[in-house]
Amino acid sequence: MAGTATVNLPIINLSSPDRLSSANSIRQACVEYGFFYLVNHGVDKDFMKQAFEQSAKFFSLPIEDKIKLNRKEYRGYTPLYAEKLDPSLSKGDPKESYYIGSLEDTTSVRLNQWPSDKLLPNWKPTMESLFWKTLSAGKELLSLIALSLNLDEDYFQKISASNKPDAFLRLLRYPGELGCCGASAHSDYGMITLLITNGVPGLQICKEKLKQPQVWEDVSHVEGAIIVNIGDIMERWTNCVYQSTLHRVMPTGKERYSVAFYMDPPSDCIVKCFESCCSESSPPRFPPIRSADYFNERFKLIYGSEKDLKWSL
Ligand SMILES: O=C(O)CCC(=O)C(=O)O
Ligand SMILES: [Fe+2]
Repeated sequence: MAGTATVNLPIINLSSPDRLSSANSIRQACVEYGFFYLVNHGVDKDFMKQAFEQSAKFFSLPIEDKIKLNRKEYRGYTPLYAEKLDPSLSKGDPKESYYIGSLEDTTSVRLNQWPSDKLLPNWKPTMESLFWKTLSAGKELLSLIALSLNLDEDYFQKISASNKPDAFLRLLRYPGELGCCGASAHSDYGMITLLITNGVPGLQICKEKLKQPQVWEDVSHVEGAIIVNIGDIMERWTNCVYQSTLHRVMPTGKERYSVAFYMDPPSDCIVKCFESCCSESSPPRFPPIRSADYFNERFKLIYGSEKDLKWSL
């Protein structure tokens, strides 16, 4: 975008045999940017293209068909302007989305909504496959993140945050209309987000969220790479050693598609600052909190009601 600098995010190779060196690079990236590119992650480019084709098929259905799959139990279709990522704005974001909940546990699987196979043949298997592929990359990445924090490699697995994460796949479409932000400024709430885009620019980050005026930088597209970012609960867990960076999607006049895969700890997980991130000079900044309580507070703010909470109270 004119006048905006492009940030030079680090690239992490998920398949590198030198795991310690990857973990060190992840640490640097998370301390400095809270964002990085992930390559050799197992989700190949042709498959990404197919997934975007299927996603476009859904969003181009007549609104009557989409509304039939309106979001229930946090799964399904969310129309344009229905969500405000920045609660201080008066109007919702110009984007539409579709949420698919975790395919790993049967309760979640039953709650998912799908367009009929007759309406969109091959849609469900494509999205299921996308879910599994991204989940598998996310799990592998969490073991490197654990290593980067001087925790056991299987730390997140042991607390069921990576073997049974509360994972959501979300398909997004930004019509691209000029004027307002496709996704207003926000940080993600969870552990990590894996983001795949169709290459249309627009994503920006603001590295220092407390500094005024805010400085925004463009995140450029790296063909085939997944963009990873740290979420607020990971920031809290790491006692702010890792940053959950403010980001937004600016309109460019072009239609844009993306897929965000959010990985959160399970609802009963107690998130307490890691000892490896605390010291005498840097004591824990947050008290322990149950993951579900934390997310419910956050979701009340964006959707403005209790009926849309992720977990019932
Ligand atoms: O679409 C994008 O590039 C970013 C989406 C995003 O930040 C989000 O859904 O949390
Ligand atoms: Fe985000």
